Amino acid sequence: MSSNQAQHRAREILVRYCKRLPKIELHAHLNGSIRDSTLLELAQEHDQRGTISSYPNVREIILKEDRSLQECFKLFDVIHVLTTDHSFITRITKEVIEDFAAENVVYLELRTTPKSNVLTGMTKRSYVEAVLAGITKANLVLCENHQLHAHGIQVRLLLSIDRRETTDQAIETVKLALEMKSHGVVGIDLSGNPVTGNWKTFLPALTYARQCGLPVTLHCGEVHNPDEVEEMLAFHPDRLGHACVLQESQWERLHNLRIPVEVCFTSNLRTGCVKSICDHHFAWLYKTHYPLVICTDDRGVFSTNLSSEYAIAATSFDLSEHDLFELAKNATRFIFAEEPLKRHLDRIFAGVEPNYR
Ligand SMILES: CNc1ncnc2c1ncn2[C@@H]1O[C@H](COP(=O)(O)O)[C@@H](O)[C@H]1O
Ligand SMILES: [Zn+2]
Repeated sequence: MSSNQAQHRAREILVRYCKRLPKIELHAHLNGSIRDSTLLELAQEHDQRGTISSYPNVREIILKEDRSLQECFKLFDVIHVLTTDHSFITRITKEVIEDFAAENVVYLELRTTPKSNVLTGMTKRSYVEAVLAGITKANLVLCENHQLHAHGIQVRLLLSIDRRETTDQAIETVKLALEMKSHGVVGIDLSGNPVTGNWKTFLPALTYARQCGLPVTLHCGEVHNPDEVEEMLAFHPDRLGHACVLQESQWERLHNLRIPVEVCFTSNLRTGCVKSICDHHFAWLYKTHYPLVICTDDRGVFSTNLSSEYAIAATSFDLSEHDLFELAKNATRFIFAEEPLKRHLDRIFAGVEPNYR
């Protein structure tokens, strides 16, 4: 066997191991996680109905491989035009859950921005209801087809505030999240184009969420913006997404705050938030035993999955299979869901631990 073949074989074994590993996904945007095949189908359907003007252009945008951060947001705008129907929202939710379940994700915290659209009669509430219908459908289909792995998949929802929104729209989202708590909504996320808007616009909504006991995660430090990072750290969210571009003093501060960080390798590399995998802050976080969780961000947009992200951690930072198991197991500490579910997940990991020593 040539050394190339041996490397290829080792990589295959690693990816298989990562796929088999029970995993926790805490940072996945619904509209960023759609299968390309589904997006193309939706684009064709819109083309036939005459609701999009240039199918070839849309197809080209969907299939483009490398994207800058700003190109990602252009793609999101296209995706959002394609997913304006309630039935499409339900369908993509179901498929995204099926895809995570197929790679042994045992707990998925899916996040999405509730949207309203006068043309399709969509309100923020009806949008969330369509997502919830997708979760119910996925559970039914997975059970019926016996496609679930031994442990099943538990899904909870975070409602996202987009940085383009107003204070009032953000408060509406938080109120909706509170009303939908008994339906599996467990927290609030602030996301959207990091060069758009001012995060302080959302401070009243985020503070309100916190006062009402809803955990908050913030997209932080995707671009150079030291003042914003400083203010976000002072807010002390329950988790931070990315946290790539921090100043020296802010790394020190973060180290003391111990706010769990959602790490998304492929997303950070593709969008240029991190120059190369060698420069990724995972190395420092991991070495200092900092609380972190490996996630996908947008598995559709970045053509990745959670198993591949674990494999990237192993090959880039020389982690053993057992290290990967520990990372997956520790992620249960950072979920926003209720305590009994946390204990259920702990039992899953305790049960399989002997196989991963
Ligand atoms: C690449 N890094 C990122 N940084 C910031 N926000 C991001 C993001 N990736 C996704 N989103 C946020 O998620 C939305 C798509 O899913 P939903 O329509 O909510 O389901 C995007 O419009 C953006 O607001
Ligand atoms: Zn994100």
